[in-house]
Amino acid sequence: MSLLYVIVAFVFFASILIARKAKKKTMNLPPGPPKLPIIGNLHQLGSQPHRSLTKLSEKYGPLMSLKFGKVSTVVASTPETVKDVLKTFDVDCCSRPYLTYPARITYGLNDIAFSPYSNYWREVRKVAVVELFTGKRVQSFRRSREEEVASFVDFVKQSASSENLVNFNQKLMKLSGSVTCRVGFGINLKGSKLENTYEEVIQGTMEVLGSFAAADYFPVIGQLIDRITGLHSKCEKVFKAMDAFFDQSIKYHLEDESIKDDIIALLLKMEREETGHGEFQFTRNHTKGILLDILIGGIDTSAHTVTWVMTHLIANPRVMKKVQAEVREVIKNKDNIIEEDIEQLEYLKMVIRETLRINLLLPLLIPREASRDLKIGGYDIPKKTWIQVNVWAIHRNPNIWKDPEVFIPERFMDKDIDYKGVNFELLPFGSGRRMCPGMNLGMALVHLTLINLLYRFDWKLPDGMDAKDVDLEESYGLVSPKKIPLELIPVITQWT
Ligand code: HEM
Repeated sequence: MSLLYVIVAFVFFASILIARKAKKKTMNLPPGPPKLPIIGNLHQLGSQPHRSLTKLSEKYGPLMSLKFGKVSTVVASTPETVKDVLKTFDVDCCSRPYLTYPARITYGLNDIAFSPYSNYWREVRKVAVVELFTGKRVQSFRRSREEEVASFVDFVKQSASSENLVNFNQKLMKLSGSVTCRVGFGINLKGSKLENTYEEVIQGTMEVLGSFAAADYFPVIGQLIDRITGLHSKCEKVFKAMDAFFDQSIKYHLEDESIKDDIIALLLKMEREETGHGEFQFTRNHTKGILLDILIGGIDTSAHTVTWVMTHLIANPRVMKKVQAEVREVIKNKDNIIEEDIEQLEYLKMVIRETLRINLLLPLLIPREASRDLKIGGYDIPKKTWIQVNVWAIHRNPNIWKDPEVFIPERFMDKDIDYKGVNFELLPFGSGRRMCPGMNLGMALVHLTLINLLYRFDWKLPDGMDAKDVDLEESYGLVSPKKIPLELIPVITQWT
């Protein structure tokens, strides 16, 4: 009798497998490179996946099929295919795949960025957009930004007096970290217990989130590999440190109810159901998950954007001269610099757009997942396929951008193209339902910092270095910062 059960079970599972295989065979998947057993196309990713995928898409097409371990992936690489994913089929392509370590660090996907498309995500994203990232709130954080930028300017002045190098990667992370901690956590980093530890915690978190995680691609054995490489224990270590940081900040808020104007205060209100938004029961883990998004979304992105702008300017003396002349002309009779001055700085706006074109910080955005079987451009995209949007390929496509490797802000003079998610040729913040909700908050700091740096100081490369020696290589992780830190000497001017 038991043998009969075994035979019936065997026939049942075998027929499911055969039916699945037959279905796959009849599917019209997008073209892609041949796959190796077990690893699929993982060996073709290299250390800079956005560049490798761009090369492969030149051969296999704008919608390309690959397999990474067990994960079937489709890569979209032109404005047309990306528009299909982010606009036409946005609702079916806007989920996120389950990623092992982001899931752990976000308290079980209780955040916005890594959470799958679900009632929770819709609810929390709506609240974030109408409460956290509104123009009014961006304005309400203005004072924190102005004070922190002023203190950064003082530091640069001191460096200029002693002709010391300013390490942009490091110092700008400190600046955006201080602003984020004030607006998000109501904490003044300077002099606080966290001043010396937070950088390590943030950096560790970014490293874990940006690392290749075998667990995402190989069931069971992947977990083992991550334990051997140390990724698993590193994740646990940063999770504990981050959790302690959040607990400390929340405790400080609970003890002092007069703090009303920062993001934790708002999230605690949501826990107490005082915001009147939706029916979702918000818990402490949701609060912490969203705080994590604020930290990872707010610190690296703005800091690295400013670093990349300054890198391109120092490598292009003609552009530096022109943009400084504009900034000085517009600001010269004003009492103080404010972020809205950007509205009159047409050339600086072009410089920023050109920088975000050449060095966008998330070259592949954040991976998406198809939530049902789809047909895009005549090809089948089965449910659960990961979808990578290769914005980097679009930004470097010579059919869209003439001389795409060259830094030419003037190219935007006769192009009415902005980065706000409607032009599919320029998508540094993504587009559609998953588009970055923190764009205005991040760019307010980018604008204020740049105007100050360009108005008040001239900039020199270290002795022996020439503009043509400036290194433009990016590294790859969750974001793509400049690989070799930018170090410049500030020079005091009549405007300092
Ligand atoms: C210059 C600054 C910034 C850049 C370049 C940037 C870029 C991006 C990009 C490319 C995405 C992925 C979009 C996608 O997957 O389609 C994203 C998502 C996100 N960003 Fe930003 N970001 C910036 C600033 C910020 C700031 C300041 C915050 C918050 C304080 C923030 C919070 C988020 C969140 C929560 C998401 C996930 C959205 C979702 O999945 O629904 N970002 N950002």
